[in-house]
Order: sequence, then C-alpha cells, then structure tokens
Amino acid sequence: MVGSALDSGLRRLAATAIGLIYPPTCIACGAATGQPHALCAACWSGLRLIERPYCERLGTPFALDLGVGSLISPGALAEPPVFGRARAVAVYDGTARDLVHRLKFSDRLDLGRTMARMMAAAGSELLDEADLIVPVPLHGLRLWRRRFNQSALLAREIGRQSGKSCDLRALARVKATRPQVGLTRRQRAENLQGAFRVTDAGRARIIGRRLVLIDDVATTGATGNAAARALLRAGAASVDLLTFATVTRDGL
Ligand SMILES: O=P(O)(O)OC[C@H]1O[C@H](OP(=O)(O)OP(=O)(O)O)[C@H](O)[C@@H]1O
Repeated sequence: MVGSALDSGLRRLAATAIGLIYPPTCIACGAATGQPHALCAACWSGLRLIERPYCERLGTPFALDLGVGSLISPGALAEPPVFGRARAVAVYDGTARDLVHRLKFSDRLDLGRTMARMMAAAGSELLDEADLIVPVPLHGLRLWRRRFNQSALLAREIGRQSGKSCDLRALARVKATRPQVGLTRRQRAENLQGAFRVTDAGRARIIGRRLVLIDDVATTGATGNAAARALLRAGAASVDLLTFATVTRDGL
C-alpha cells in the first residue's frame, strides 16, 4: 500500500520534471498546450468531428438534422457497402488530415494513442458488439518501406483501450496495390480487387465472429469493401469499419 503510493508519487514527480524540461505541445502543430497528448485550441477548431445525424451505414454526416430516426444516405442506398456500418472520428480535412499524414508519413507513431482513443469513442457502438478487431494489412513491400502499419498500430491501441482482442494476422494483403491517392473511384475499386486474403490460421479465428476492421482513412470505401469481402467470404459473421477520418464527398 505504502509502496504503491510511493510509486505513484514518484511517477507524478517524474512527469512534472519531464513537463518542466519538455513542456507539452500540440500533437498536430507543435504549439504549447496545457496537457500532453492533446490538441491546441486552434487545431481543435480545425477538426470536424462527426456526430449524429449521420448515415447509419456509411457514418457520413448529414448537413441538416431533419429530426427523424435513423437515416441512410442516398450514396449508401445507391451503392450499399460490403461492410455493415462505417464510423469515423472526423471529416478528412484540416487537422484530421494533418494527423493522419503525420502518423503515416512523418513516423509520428506517438499520435497513435490519442487517435486510437478518439476512434474507440467514435466506434463504441461497433466495438461493444464486436468479437474481434482486425486492421487493414499493408503488403510486405509497403510495410518494409514504411517500417510500420499505421492501421495495425491504431488497432492494437483500440484493442487495449476497449478491452477487445485484436488479430494482426487474420487478414493478409496479397497484392502490392498502388497507393489510392490520385485514382478515381472506379480505379480505386479495381486497384483493390483480389488484394486481401484471410490466412489459413486466421480463418478459424474469424469464422462466425463479428469483426471491426480498422483503417486510418476511408475515401471511397474501396479498401474497406475489399477487405470486408475477403473476411465475409471466409466466414466472418459481420464486418464493420472504423477509421480515424472519412471523406464525405459523394457519400463515401
Ligand atoms: O477508401 P479508399 O478509397 O480505398 O481509400 C482509403 C485507403 O487509401 C489509403 O491507403 P493506400 O492504399 O493509398 O496506401 P497508404 O497506406 O500507403 O496510404 C488509406 O490508408 C486507406 O487504406
């Protein structure tokens, strides 16, 4: 008892000392903040958080609250996604885009914890009903170049925070796809055709289970659809998609 009080007192003292030497800074822009692992006021205001009313399938926000119950967007009705439901923390612009780019292209792995905390909150409905969390895998070549998979990093942290198991090896990316950036909606879907395969060992772990697929961004949903298709074909009971950010243009 005395030992643990001493331990936590020492930890607080160490945190204060570190805070004096390295004052906390905004995770997005580097300006001074009051709290570590947080955003400054300007970056907060540049984050378009997604709240209801949103499309219950795609998780994309509606401009107007019509005061009616659950709604499905025209985009989801015209072209229903393969995954069941998608949810995201924020619209993919401003601060959300900065955070995704910093995490992925500037090796800011430290952002993963804060981004995952926000994702666990935005996706709490999906996570509550899920049996297993599965990240969108990178192809071996991309993984070798980047040295880490941002989605696996987020998935592991969301698993830790939500208490749900996370399986990093159930799904494999068997095709070295081109980056989606710069491709049209149709090219994105074609690029991802046959890109994912459930591993032999993973099959037994996903059969009959409700999965939450994790990715950093959903733009057209082509990646989410292709990964969900592979998981459902291999016997998953359901697949929902949780990302940090989503593009709202033409309804995902
Ligand atoms: O919803 P979509 O239209 O499929 O776009 C979203 C996907 O695009 C990006 O991946 P990309 O394959 O470009 O590779 P990256 O991880 O190197 O960015 C991103 O990480 C998503 O996986």
